[in-house]
Amino acid sequence: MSTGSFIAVEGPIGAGKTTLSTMLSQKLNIPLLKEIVEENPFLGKFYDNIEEWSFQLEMFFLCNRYKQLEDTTTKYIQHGRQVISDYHIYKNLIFAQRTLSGVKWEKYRQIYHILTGDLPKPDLIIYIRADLQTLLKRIKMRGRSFEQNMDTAYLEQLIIDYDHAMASLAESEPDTKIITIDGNQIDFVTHREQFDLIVSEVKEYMK
Ligand SMILES: Nc1ncnc2c1ncn2[C@@H]1O[C@H](COP(=O)(O)OP(=O)(O)OP(=O)(O)O)[C@@H](O)[C@H]1O
Ligand SMILES: Nc1nc(=O)c2ncn([C@H]3C[C@H](O)[C@@H](CO)O3)c2[nH]1
Repeated sequence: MSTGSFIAVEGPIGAGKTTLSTMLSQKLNIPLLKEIVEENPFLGKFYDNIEEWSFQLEMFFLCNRYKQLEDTTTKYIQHGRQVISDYHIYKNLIFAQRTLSGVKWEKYRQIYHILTGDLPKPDLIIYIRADLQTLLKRIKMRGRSFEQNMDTAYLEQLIIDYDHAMASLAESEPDTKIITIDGNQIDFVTHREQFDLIVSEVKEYMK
C-alpha cells in the first residue's frame, strides 16, 4: 500500500465531513465512501428518545460501517487503490460511549473490538474542528428535521470527545497522519483558495 492510500475525514456533527470528502474525491479523482444517513431507520427515533434507541442505532452504524470497510478492503485497499471516506470507524466508540451505559455499553464495546480489530486503518485523517455555534448554524442550514431539536449539551460533549479521541488516535496509531482544520475559520466551501490549500496538503502527504 502506498502512503496516503486511505483517507478519512472526521469531525463532530455538521463539521463538514461529507462536504469536504466529496470535494476532495472529485478534485483528486478518488472514490468516495459515504455514510448512510437518510436510509437509517433508527436515527429519527434516536433523537426523539436517545435512551430507548441508542443500542439499535449504534449497532446499525457499526454493522453498516463494518460492511463498507470490509468491501473497501477487497475492492480498493488490497489492490493499492486510493479511497476516501467521510468517517473513521473509531467514531462508533466516540458516540457509543456517550449514548450507552452499563451492560449495553459493555456488550457494544466487546462487539466493536471483535468486529473492527482487522479493519483497515486510514493513513491520513483530516480532522475538522468546529465550535458549538458553527455546528449549530450548519445543522440548521442543512435542515434535516430529526436534528433540529438536538440537545446542545450532547453536541457540546461530542466536540470535547472528538478532541480527546483524536489525541488518543495520534498516540495509539502514530503512523496515521492527522491534518487538523479549523472549521470555524477555514471556509473551504465559499473560498476556493482555502480548499486549494487543503488539497496541496493532502497531495503532499500522498506523494
Ligand atoms: N466550510 C464550510 N463553510 C460553510 N458551510 C459549510 C462548510 N462545511 C459544510 N458546510 C455546510 O454545513 C452543512 C453540514 O455539512 P456536512 O453535511 O458536510 O457535515 P457532516 O460533518 O458531514 O455532518 P454529519 O456529521 O451530520 O454527517 C451542509 O449544509 C454544508 O453545505
Ligand atoms: N449516535 C450516533 N452514533 C454514531 O455512530 C453516529 N454516526 C453519525 N451519527 C449521527 C450524527 C448525524 O445526526 C447523522 C449523520 O452523521 O448521524 C451518529 N449518531
